[in-house]
Amino acid sequence: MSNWNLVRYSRSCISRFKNPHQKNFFSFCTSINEEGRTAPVRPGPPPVRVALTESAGRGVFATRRIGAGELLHTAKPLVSHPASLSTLQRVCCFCLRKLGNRNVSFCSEECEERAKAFYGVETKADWSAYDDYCRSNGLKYPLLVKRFACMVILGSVSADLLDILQPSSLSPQMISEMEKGFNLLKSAFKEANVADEKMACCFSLTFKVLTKQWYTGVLARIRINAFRIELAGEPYEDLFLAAAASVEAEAAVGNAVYMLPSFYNHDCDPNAHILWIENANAKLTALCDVEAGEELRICYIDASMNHDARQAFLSQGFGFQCNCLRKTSNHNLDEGGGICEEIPSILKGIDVEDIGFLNTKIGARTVRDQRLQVIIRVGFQESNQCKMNDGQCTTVGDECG
Ligand SMILES: C[S@@+](CC[C@H](N)C(=O)[O-])C[C@H]1O[C@@H](n2cnc3c(N)ncnc32)[C@H](O)[C@@H]1O
Repeated sequence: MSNWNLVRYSRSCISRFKNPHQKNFFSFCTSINEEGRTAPVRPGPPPVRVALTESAGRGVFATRRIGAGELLHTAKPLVSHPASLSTLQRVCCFCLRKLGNRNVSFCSEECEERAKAFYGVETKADWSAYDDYCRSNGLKYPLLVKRFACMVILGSVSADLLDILQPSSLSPQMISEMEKGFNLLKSAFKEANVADEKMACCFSLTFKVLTKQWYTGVLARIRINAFRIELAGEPYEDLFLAAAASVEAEAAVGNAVYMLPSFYNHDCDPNAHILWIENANAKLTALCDVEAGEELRICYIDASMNHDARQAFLSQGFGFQCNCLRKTSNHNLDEGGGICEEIPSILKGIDVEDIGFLNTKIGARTVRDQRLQVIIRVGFQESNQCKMNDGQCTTVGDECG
């Protein structure tokens, strides 16, 4: 496929995504016009394009010189979901903004309105068996599929919306596990259908589209392309607390899949990163100066791990061996912080699904923040997942390895 085809391909996918609830793929900003009114302004196109790389499929390339720290583009989720069923009460059901102690489902009327893309069906069905299945197996991606299916049923998105994204390869065992989830999803919809006659025509159409093959295909894409979202909106002084919380695992507000961000390839020494300030709307920024034509890559994994651990994560979670230039643990990112050579041991207790969690959670932030990196190392050590300096590395700032 030529680069030209790919550019057209991604455009056609953007137009396919148009739906009443999420009007624009790239976000709009506003400005004050001469009469003093707020007017929507469409920013110029983002300085990136999707094209074929030599060895990593499609990738995102700079179309002009980009300065360090520059915003590349923003991205709204195609589908998002609170991190877990317990998080549901703590974050906005639509945008994942933290709700504080308010006993509400949405942070604003706008989110409530936008949630109509799925909410009517999501709240109608009895999800107890499906949710139990997710909880007991520690799965979060089926929650994204559930929401996506509700959007399809309501006609908010097309069932093939995610087809353009790269799927992970699935073993027969993984497929049969997923089939359990599919059957539970289907029976939840079937019961809701029986209970609500008004929904009957939507459901009967949907059952033809939402097949077992559809379910596994969507999950296969979500596995590779979903981001775990942690908000970076906390004030800097809270960073230590935030890092400690992230080691304890409940720091994420949710998971989401985006279109353009899904085309960013991985590099252990990335030149771009993705972050979330206050809700699930993502910002992609350049970490350093990037020349026109250069590929922009983000880090999928915890950048502070050593070479072998990085390779293990990438191979297990994403199915590739990284051939980036950062071969050893002592290159670049490791300056001053030291890298724990035993981190591979943490792989033992980690579900493959959690790999996405480690990448976005720690990856981008460790690269930029040495203090955070140190805390995360201490966190690993405290949870007995990693023995740094033979278990002596207990204070922040200790060198390791
Ligand atoms: C989120 S997708 C990135 C976009 C993808 N290249 C595509 O064509 O849609 C992740 C997949 O891209 C490929 N990939 C990403 N980074 C890579 C790298 N550094 N080396 C080789 N393959 C990579 C792997 O197949 C990985 O599973």
